Amino acid sequence: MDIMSFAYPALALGASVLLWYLLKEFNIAGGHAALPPGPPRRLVIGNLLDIPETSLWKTLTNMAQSYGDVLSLKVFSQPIVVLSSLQAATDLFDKRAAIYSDRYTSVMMHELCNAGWIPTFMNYGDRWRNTRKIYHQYFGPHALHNYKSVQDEKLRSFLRRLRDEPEHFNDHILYVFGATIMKMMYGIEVQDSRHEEVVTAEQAMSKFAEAGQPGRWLVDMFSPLKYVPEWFPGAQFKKLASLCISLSERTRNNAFNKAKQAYESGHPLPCIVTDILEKLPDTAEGRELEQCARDSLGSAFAAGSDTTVAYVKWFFLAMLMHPEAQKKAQQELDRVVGPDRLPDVDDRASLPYTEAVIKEVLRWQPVAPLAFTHCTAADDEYRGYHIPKGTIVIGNAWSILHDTSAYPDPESFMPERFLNPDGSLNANIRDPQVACFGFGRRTCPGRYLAMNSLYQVIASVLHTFNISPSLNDVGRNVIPSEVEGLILYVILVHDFSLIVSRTLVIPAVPCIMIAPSNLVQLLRKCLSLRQTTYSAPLC
Ligand code: HEM
Repeated sequence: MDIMSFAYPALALGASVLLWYLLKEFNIAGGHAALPPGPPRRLVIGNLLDIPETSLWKTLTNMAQSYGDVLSLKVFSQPIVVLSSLQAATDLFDKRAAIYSDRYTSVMMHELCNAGWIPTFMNYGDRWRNTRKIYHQYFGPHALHNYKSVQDEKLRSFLRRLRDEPEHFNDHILYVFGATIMKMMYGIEVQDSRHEEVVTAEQAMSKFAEAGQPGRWLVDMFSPLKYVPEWFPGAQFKKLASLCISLSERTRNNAFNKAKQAYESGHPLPCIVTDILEKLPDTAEGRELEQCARDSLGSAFAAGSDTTVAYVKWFFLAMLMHPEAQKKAQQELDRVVGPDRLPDVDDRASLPYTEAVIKEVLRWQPVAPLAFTHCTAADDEYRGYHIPKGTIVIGNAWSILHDTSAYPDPESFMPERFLNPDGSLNANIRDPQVACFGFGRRTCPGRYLAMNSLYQVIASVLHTFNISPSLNDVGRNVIPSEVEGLILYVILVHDFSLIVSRTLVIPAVPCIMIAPSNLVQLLRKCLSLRQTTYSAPLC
């Protein structure tokens, strides 16, 4: 058969596909308004090369200066919209929550790793609503007083550990959150960060973080690859997926089953699982609720530990670099609490400076600078732009918390920005909680517990320890001058006046939560803890 009889139809088909692609990509056919403005796109890959591997939030904040607070990118055919102002985030995440509360579903995470049970990745719907109800019931503001004795016990143990082995401060920070939440939820006694349940949850977190890296897996672009068997050369993603499934099943069920067995054997542990089981009806609905409880609790440690712990580390660094702020908070604690007891929740309203320090830590280094990506459940139009169904929507918490109109000189650590001249809290200053816990209906349901834990740890550490630079071999202070990405510099200076307080940047998994791994190394080199005049025993 004549070759041209194939070539002409093939050329015609190719030209039609190209025409369709151009019409679609550049919206030449009209119909919809255009996507919000953004950097120019390359053919096929779109803005892929505009997305850096680290410090994505900074790149997006800079892009917002050129393209505005609602900008768009496209990676291959996936539209991404970035909201860099509180106004835009409120307009879409809060006021149009029915459209902007879904999550992006990827083949790797949802189909292969079975991440759909984890509330953070769950699609918007009834199952997700039920898990939020459980969070509200057990981690809402009204529930927290139930855990006071557990929190006090673990906090004192944490302070004793800091006093006895200050060089292991990182383990102690991990311990205080892990031990508290595991006892609250499952009645489990965690002695240290090597406890079986804690280790499994941490391994699960790290494997899911690897599996969840956007754009890393070919199977997300070409879904038939999901049928490739695990033994097939190059199919490591399938092995990773199997590992994620087995780790997440253990995280979800092991501790829950132990608490359930104790309950069923007539020796219930005082914990959330026992309370849930006591109230469950023996019906299909009851079984569904039990499953939701497993999901909610099984993810709480993972969702809350890295984030809370990371903020405690930033707090230590802030105090190390700003001794004047530390001193003011300690003077306030001495005045209000005195040397004979630890600060408790009832003191909080009388400690505005300490509260301002906590707010400034949350604002200065948001540990989830791009919160967690949302996804649109339907087509929408905003400010005349088209935002199609399936768009990934990023709330840029970093730019909202470093917005110069709300926070002059945003890179500086200045608790005073939250205070009136008379030292009381200024209610007109934007509370960092509007962005550091995410947005709209997906806002972090653990934020009350997190704020409560941060307050207790920060106020108690300030009350019992002086955080100061360690001394080098010749007796001089070791001060951190700069942390940039993964590179760490530590310089030796004579006194605090030489400290250059530069922007601290931490490595990012794009669009996912981050924790500053290099911060620990920095603190290890620079941190020294000495007890204050606090005189009561820590037992
Ligand atoms: C300082 C500590 C914490 C920070 C900074 C933080 C931050 C966040 C952020 C940014 C999100 C995403 C919100 C969004 O999608 O817009 C989130 C979601 C979530 N957080 Fe937290 N979180 C913290 C502590 C906790 C704790 C202690 C728990 C559990 C007790 C928790 C449980 C969750 C859950 C389950 C979600 C998913 C919510 C959903 O998708 O509906 N978090 N958190």
